[in-house]
Amino acid sequence: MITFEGVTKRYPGGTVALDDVSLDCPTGRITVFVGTSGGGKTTALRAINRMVDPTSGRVLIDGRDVREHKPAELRRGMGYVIQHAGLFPHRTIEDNIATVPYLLRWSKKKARARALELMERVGLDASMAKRYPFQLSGGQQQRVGVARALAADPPIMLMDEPFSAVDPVVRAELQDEFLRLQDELHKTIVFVTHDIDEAIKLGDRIAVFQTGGKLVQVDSPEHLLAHPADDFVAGFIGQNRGIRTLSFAATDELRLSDDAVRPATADAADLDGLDWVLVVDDDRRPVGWTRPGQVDGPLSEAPLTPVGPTFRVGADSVRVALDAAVLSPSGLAVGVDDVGAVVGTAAGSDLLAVPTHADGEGGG
Ligand SMILES: Nc1ncnc2c1ncn2[C@@H]1O[C@H](COP(=O)(O)OP(=O)(O)OP(=O)(O)O)[C@@H](O)[C@H]1O
Repeated sequence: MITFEGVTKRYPGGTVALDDVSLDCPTGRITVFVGTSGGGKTTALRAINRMVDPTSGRVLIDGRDVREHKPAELRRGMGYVIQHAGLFPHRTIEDNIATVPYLLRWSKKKARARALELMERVGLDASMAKRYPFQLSGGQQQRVGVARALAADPPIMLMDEPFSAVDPVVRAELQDEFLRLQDELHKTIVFVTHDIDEAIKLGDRIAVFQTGGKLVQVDSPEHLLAHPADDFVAGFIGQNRGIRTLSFAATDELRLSDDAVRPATADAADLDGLDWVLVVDDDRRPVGWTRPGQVDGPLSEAPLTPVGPTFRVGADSVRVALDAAVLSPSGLAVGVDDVGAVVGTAAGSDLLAVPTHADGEGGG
């Protein structure tokens, strides 16, 4: 656990970057520092590895003041990833990744083997090992940055806007892989971003900083969205927070209807009272939508409108299901199981009736 105890940082010239900040970053979890520019997020992150020493207050790791450690020794126990990756331009990818193992005087062979193992872990092809950073895309460079930070298997990872410099599609990929990696590794992670969506997606806990270095709220993403502490936090979260709350509502308890689902062998004459019909194949996989009256005889001969996006029951959130309903030609979201077979359909109004659990336990 990383603990901030009444931490204040006043820079020469008088800027108060952190104002009496107290918070816990639990072991094995992702704590995200988010907030307006100049809110002190980076300063707070750097107080953990002693790149910044507080004017007053303390930062503790598992109860021990970070000032009891020499900075170099402290930093070897913490991976550090920054925007634009910060790779050494004249070192190959494998040597970049092996930076800390070399500092720890591992043999070249062991350090390079570790680099290759990590390249695979973060989704980089081994053929890139001998390349130089300029020969990689921005997204690939960020992966190298993450691999380098993980090289000596530090228990703590400090990440300062690691995915901000890449386009939204690559960013989403990096975020997904980062979450997958964390599922395996269970590092204690402190992650700085100014992007509230990124914070909500990645954070187990979110700490919101306001200009002047004030910590205004520390909470689980669900609770933050449902109960912003004040107008600043509500404004920062933005106008879509109601919809975002649905990202935390599970679809496994949804009551899905089978009424509009028919096999391709069903007769078109038999569709009384239905607006739209979802035609499924022998394995109940969705084939397309059709409307009654478009054909006589079996539905296999009816003209079909593409199914559009579906949602995986249990695995996807109500937000994903609602998206599927809005984009569906019938207005009905199609829920499928693990192998893509149709479980049933739900209208947007059914989806909105699902409790979001936002009023339950907060993480704060
Ligand atoms: N070395 C420094 N000397 C003087 N002032 C500094 C120094 N580093 C940061 N500051 C000031 O401290 C305040 C907090 O900066 P910090 O970088 O921690 O904020 P931030 O929340 O990370 O912002 P951003 O999202 O823009 O990176 C800012 O007003 C900044 O100008």
